[in-house]
Amino acid sequence: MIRITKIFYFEMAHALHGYNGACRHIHGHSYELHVTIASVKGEDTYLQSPGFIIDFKELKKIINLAVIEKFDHKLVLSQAYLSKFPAVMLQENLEILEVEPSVENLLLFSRKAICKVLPPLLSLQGLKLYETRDSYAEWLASIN
Ligand SMILES: Nc1nc2c(c(=O)[nH]1)N=C([C@H](O)[C@H](O)COP(=O)(O)OP(=O)(O)OP(=O)(O)O)CN2
Repeated sequence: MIRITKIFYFEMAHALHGYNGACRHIHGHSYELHVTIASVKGEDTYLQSPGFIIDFKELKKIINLAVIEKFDHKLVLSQAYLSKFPAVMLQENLEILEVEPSVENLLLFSRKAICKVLPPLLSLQGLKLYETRDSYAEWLASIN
């Protein structure tokens, strides 16, 4: 099976409510999201013209709409955080999640959002989300 991957970048601020460390305070990261796609047909022969599983340009539009525009340059906080610090509700770039915006939860959100909008005959095979240069969460379809 052939898999293709496109990498996306976004800047986001967050805080981890209930975390006993500096990350409980609002701070920012430059995230890097790797999105890996395959065809459900599992091609192992040459692809007919134009020779793509999906055009990288089309993939970019889909992922930008489903994930990147939701998080890029946003302040992402949980409902629990906002109950404790209601004044932050006034921020105009606020994005509220039911859960803490850890890299794991952002990855799960992204998986759901992408699976909803992926064109038929394509399957999401993997996601990797870097929060820092050396910390990331990964999901692989074959492992679940
Ligand atoms: N399993 C997780 N652990 C942590 C998360 C997370 O989302 N999932 N997030 C954080 C913080 O957001 C933190 O900013 C990033 O963590 P960390 O890699 O520890 O950041 P640093 O590079 O600053 O840490 P070093 O000690 O310099 O390696 C915390 N944990």
